[in-house]
Amino acid sequence: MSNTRVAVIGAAGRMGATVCAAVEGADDLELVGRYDAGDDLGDLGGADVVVEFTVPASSPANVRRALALGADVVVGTTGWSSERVAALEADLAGFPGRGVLIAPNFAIGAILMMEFARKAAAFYESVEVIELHHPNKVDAPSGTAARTSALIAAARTEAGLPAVPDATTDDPDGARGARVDGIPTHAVRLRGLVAHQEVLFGGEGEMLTIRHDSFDRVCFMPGVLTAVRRIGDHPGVTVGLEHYLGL
Ligand SMILES: NC(=O)C1=CN([C@@H]2O[C@H](COP(=O)(O)OP(=O)(O)OC[C@H]3O[C@@H](n4cnc5c(N)ncnc54)[C@H](O)[C@@H]3O)[C@@H](O)[C@H]2O)C=CC1
Ligand SMILES: O=C(O)C1=N[C@H](C(=O)O)C[C@H](O)C1
Repeated sequence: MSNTRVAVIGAAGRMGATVCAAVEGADDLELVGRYDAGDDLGDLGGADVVVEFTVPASSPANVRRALALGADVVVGTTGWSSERVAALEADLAGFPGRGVLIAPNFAIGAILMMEFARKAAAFYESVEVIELHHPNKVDAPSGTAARTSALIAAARTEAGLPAVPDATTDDPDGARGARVDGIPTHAVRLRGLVAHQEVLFGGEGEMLTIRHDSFDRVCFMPGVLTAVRRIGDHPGVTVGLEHYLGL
């Protein structure tokens, strides 16, 4: 069987460069193109699979370009709101058989953290999500935090839970953070960090903390390579690598 040809968009970035090295180190994959801002994407090297790690504003156009060239697309870039996903799903009707995976986080521990948080959500009156990242990150809250809060909110609604208790009436500077689907969601930016998240659940007399830490971007690579290898079996738009992992 021939190797899967892979092109990377955002190849000069922190994630893109790490993905290029991981693809080059895999015996069953061939790196056929590296593209970054300002590059002509051309035919994307004839890639079977395009991996996209750029910025939220550029990601949808890059995905559509890759689909038009006949590639499946593994997307790590954040900022894919439900409206963006719906527009992509409509577009994908024009590319039968093609697959797009949008994964807010490829680290196995982060995927499990979201799954555990979803399971815990129905059992606690209070919950807050705190994400902590390196200060070069351009978006807040992180894609992982936004998805975690959305999953928790959906689970709370399904369980019939009311809004989280919060007596705050005076908060002129937004000290209580953002609300994602009603869930308080906080972003910390600190030199020295990579990517970290805590989900705090509170009930009468107890607290459950679920925490994940990414210390090095290599932690995302097994997930990215799994996505590249399995995307051919997943036509259509999939949000979250958990759907490729049987979770
Ligand atoms: N899903 C996941 O597991 C992870 C997702 N991310 C996300 O990946 C994205 C990239 O993160 P980093 O690599 O840390 O950022 P970065 O800033 O280091 O890299 C982004 C790269 O994209 C390039 N770029 C910008 N616009 C472009 C365009 N139109 N075409 C081609 N290249 C373009 C930039 O020049 C830069 O080299 C962010 O959205 C981040 O949140 C980051 C880590 C893990
Ligand atoms: O920008 C980052 O670094 C990361 N971005 C993703 C996100 O926004 O959730 C994944 C991880 O947190 C690292």
